[in-house]
Amino acid sequence: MLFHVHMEVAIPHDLDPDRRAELVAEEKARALELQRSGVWPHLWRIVGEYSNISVFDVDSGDALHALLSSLPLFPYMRIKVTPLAIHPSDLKAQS
Ligand SMILES: O=C(O)C[C@H]1C=CC(=O)O1
Repeated sequence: MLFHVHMEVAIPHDLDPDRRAELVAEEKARALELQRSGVWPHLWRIVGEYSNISVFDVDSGDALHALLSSLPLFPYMRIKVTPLAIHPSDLKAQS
């Protein structure tokens, strides 16, 4: 199943800078790992924002929730998930 996910990051300004750098590095490592595994096929920065638009390819909403809540920056994210279905006019859906 494909899910469109909007993640907005809001790390508190008073978080220790070393802890912040550690979390961001851990988040990057996890994001790269998940992209390489194929479950995170799209990751785009939204211009001018500390947020991203992503597409995840996972088995279920439960699997997506487990994955998202495992992200190191999860406690500092506002996340909006939209499940995707095949559009009948999508060229790829034509036979
Ligand atoms: O920077 C972000 O958008 C948040 C998060 C998503 C991937 C990553 O490396 O960090």
